[in-house]
Amino acid sequence: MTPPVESKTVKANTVTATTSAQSAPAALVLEDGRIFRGTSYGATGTALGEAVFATGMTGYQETITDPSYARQLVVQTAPHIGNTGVNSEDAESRRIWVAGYIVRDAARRPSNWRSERSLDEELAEQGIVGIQGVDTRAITRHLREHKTMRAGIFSGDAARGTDKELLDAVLASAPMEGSRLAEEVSVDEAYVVEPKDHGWDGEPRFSIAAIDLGIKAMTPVRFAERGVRVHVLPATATLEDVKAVNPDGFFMSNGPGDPATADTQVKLLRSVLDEKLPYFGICFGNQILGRALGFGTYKLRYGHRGINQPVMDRRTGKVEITSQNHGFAVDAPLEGATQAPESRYGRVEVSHVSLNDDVVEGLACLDIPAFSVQYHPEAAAGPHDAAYLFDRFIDLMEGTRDGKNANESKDSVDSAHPVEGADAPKNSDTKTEDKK
Ligand SMILES: NC(=O)CC[C@H](N)C(=O)O
Repeated sequence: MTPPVESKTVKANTVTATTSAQSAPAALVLEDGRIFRGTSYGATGTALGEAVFATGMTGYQETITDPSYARQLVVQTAPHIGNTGVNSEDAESRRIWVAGYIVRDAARRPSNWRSERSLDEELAEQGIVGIQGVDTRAITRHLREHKTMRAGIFSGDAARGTDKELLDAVLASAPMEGSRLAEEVSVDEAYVVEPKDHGWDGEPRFSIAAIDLGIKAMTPVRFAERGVRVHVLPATATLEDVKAVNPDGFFMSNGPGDPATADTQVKLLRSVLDEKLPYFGICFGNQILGRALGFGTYKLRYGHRGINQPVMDRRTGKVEITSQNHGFAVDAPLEGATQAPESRYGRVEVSHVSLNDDVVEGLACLDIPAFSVQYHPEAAAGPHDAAYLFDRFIDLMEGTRDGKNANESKDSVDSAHPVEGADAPKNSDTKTEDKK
């Protein structure tokens, strides 16, 4: 499903030429001077951005069309990419958003009953510069050890410069820290996703306002399937725009860029929380809730990107395998209920935590009806373990409609009973990720 909105100019994409020429020489140049040489894939030209790796074995079409990847050069750790081609159903937005694409072996021809065209053709048509034939394991290990960094893919004529010229172009590009990108990928006009178009038989049970900060198409669909009408609003929406659709709940989506730049959205969320509207946030929406509650955010060493990321729901002790794509995280204390000194929203606890590195993966407010997760329960691509979160939000709206805070009636983390044998999350001091 693709939102009914035409492409608009994208300042984040740095493509300079768009001719497909598979055998043209290409180079991936990292900010620290390391260079990997291969051949072109998709469009030829120059692509500048942050080099990051994604560990999904499947779902490349969903990955490249996820707006949260804007201004990033994505390295796929899966060695064969493009085997199932590209179709009209799996795109998560109206276009490809990765700024550049890095693969080891590109499929020579796609083979799948749903395939409509090759990934190479699609990349070329949309002007996305890629590189193939590079050692993606070596690139991934390098980024893991030296942190994600700025990089450039140069192919065709653009690859003819000296190493120094190419590196200078990389060093002149903008870093991800401090980048404000959500407004660039968001829609210009509001639109509505109706339950009846997604298998719901009957009147909508609730309606919500969902701020598109780079929303993935499956997110409103997951609400609609459950009988929730979704008013998707642009990233620049105001409290008046939200109130105008008379919502039962408020949602903020995933999105690209540094959450420290999202002041407009933090302000909007605070004003919505003041109205006592139930809130659910995904990914960027989790970071914005963290900031609205008075916590900071920081850049991870190399982030979490893939569809095999283990997370513990600390209320139930259950572990879920999740889909993730984030390079920043909320800096909140892991243990117990806390309240940042300047917060007017009461207590909050870390509801979900990454089992790989103890990064905060979810927040639950205890005194207001609001919660959020850092990962992707819409599962496109990815496992469906976290689908219960959409139901949790519906419960919260139901509880609020019934005049009580549904969050209050649930056990807090302190009184949760983790499943036997599951490791308790470690203290945040043991984080392997660097803080800003
Ligand atoms: N998928 C997202 O919403 C990512 C949020 C933010 N841009 C980050 O990198 O952490």
